[in-house]
Amino acid sequence: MTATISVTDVEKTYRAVRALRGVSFDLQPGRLSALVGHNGAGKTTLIKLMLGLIRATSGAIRVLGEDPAAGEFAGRRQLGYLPENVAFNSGLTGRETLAFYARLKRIAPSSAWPLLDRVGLAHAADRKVGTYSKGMRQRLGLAQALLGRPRVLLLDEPTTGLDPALRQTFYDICDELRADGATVLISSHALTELEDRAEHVLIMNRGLLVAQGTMDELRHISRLPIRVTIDLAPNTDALPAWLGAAPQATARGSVVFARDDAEKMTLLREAAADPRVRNIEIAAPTLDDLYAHFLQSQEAAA
Ligand SMILES: Nc1ncnc2c1ncn2[C@@H]1O[C@H](COP(=O)(O)OP(=O)(O)OP(=O)(O)O)[C@@H](O)[C@H]1O
Repeated sequence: MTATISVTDVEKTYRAVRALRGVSFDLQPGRLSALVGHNGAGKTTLIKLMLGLIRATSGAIRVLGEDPAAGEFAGRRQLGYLPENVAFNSGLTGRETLAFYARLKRIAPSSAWPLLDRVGLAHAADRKVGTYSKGMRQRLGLAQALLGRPRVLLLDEPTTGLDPALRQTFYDICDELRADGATVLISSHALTELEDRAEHVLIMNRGLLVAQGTMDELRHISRLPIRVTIDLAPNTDALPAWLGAAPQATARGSVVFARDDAEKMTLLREAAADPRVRNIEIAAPTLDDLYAHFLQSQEAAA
């Protein structure tokens, strides 16, 4: 598969601040990637570089086969971008705002009207944006980013300020675009929300890309254990031998840690065959766990 976005050994320095240090990765079409990292990790800087809004100090960036900072970047019209803080002219209506952005992208404004419906703004389309709530402005921002069926969608903190219903709509839209072969990159602090949705995760810390891969790959690299909680019948006197030497006792049962899937499956077979077992719960490392792990490892190595 050819990468839609290719970042190679990129450095970005703002005077004394090294915002990005030797960052390299590829983003593939039809995939949703999550860009996560603490405040100041370099996420917005990366997105601005991909948009061609700023230039890298060194290294190379290709978006849809071109350098986005080049004057004649033809791919620009195929990019959708939702900034962290959407700012619109409060004197224009939602419809006029979309029409304005549609003209910038050289597409017919009328093709934007279905988007107003898609983001749940059809009822307020002819009201001034100044009267919109924060969530409504965010919806308009999303509609603006979706103009012209983008091949690459860069979303900076897109679900901040969205109510749960629109959050769901937002991810449904991302799924449609992805199924249509678009490359979607979401920069976010909402790790729990992204963990089942992102096919690819990029973890940044202080300008470095400290880890990247699918959730399974990150779990494998981290070697964080899988937590298995075994709930035994109340009248069980001694702990079953297959639980190992010292299971951790919690209110929910005995917790044991499996180092990998093979060890987990051995435990599950033992547990399933033991009539004293009332319940089994399995918790693989979450994105929160992995994020904390990779950040700590990098800080320790620094
Ligand atoms: N225009 C600028 N001038 C000077 N320093 C900057 C500029 N833009 C960003 N920085 C610095 O570069 C670093 C990375 O900033 P960036 O905005 O990319 O982080 P971020 O990961 O998007 O953070 P957040 O999660 O808070 O949005 C920070 O130390 C920031 O202060």
